[in-house]
Amino acid sequence: MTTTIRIGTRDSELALWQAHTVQNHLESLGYKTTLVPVKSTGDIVLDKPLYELGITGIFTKTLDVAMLNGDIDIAVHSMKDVPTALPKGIVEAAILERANVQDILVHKGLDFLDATGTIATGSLRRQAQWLHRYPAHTIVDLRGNVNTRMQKLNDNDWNGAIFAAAGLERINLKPDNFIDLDWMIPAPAQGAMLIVAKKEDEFCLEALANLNHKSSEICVHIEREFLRELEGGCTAPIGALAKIENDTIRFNGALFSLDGKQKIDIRKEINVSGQEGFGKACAKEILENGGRELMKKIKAEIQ
Ligand SMILES: NCc1[nH]cc(CCC(=O)O)c1CC(=O)O
Repeated sequence: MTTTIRIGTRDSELALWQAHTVQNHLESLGYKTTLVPVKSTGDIVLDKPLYELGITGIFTKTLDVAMLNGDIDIAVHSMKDVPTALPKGIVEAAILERANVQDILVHKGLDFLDATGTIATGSLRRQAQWLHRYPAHTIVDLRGNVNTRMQKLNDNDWNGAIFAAAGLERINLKPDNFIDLDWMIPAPAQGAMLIVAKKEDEFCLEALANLNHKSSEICVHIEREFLRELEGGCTAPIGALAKIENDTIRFNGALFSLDGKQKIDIRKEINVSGQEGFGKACAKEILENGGRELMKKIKAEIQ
């Protein structure tokens, strides 16, 4: 094999760790690879909340362009940052075995929990779920990569900030004080890594097929189908988690109002053999349970 697979990645520590992981997998299979770090708009523009930038796929767009330009062969993404519709000509080539799916709170002491407090997050999903549980608290916006957010938490007098456990574990960041938020429904595909390639690139697609983890793929596809059916191209506070145990898929999904006051959720089980269209069916139930009106309200509030 003489072709070198050019792996495109963002240049944050987390993204580089993820790209290295893919690189190691491919090299151990005998493929030659090289890393191509690319700065993405999501890393550069930091003065506005993500949803205000009005672009979907802010973290992934630059890599999409690089791939379509022929500058890279494959790209490695945190799957939760990838829009549910991929650009024309780009396809999912592999989903790696999913890591820790949960969110955690990094804090400076928990006395504030039953009183008033200030929690930092840039995610509408985390904001809404936090306010649903702690209505007396205040949310402040927090943007940037994991290291930047951790630094800002230290530099400000906030009580805590919310992170994906997988992000901290991957870059080996072990905060002194944190708690698992096992009640918080993660983002669709949280903790999963997606590798994309060009639709006609048979060489790369064949190489990457070796890396795919089937049960992780089934779960994140259900979650993203749920998201796609609900949101219709708008960034809304939506959580979704599917887990497989033996042959049973357990799904928990929810849509929240931005202020956290309203929650429409669903818990459902299905056998793996019947999971075709399951995510969509769960979303339809939410929409029929008041979700359609709530989505309209959220869209009006965000735009
Ligand atoms: N939104 C940024 C982002 N994208 C992926 C991860 C971590 C890894 C993952 O959740 O898959 C993070 C950090 C975070 O949410 O705290």
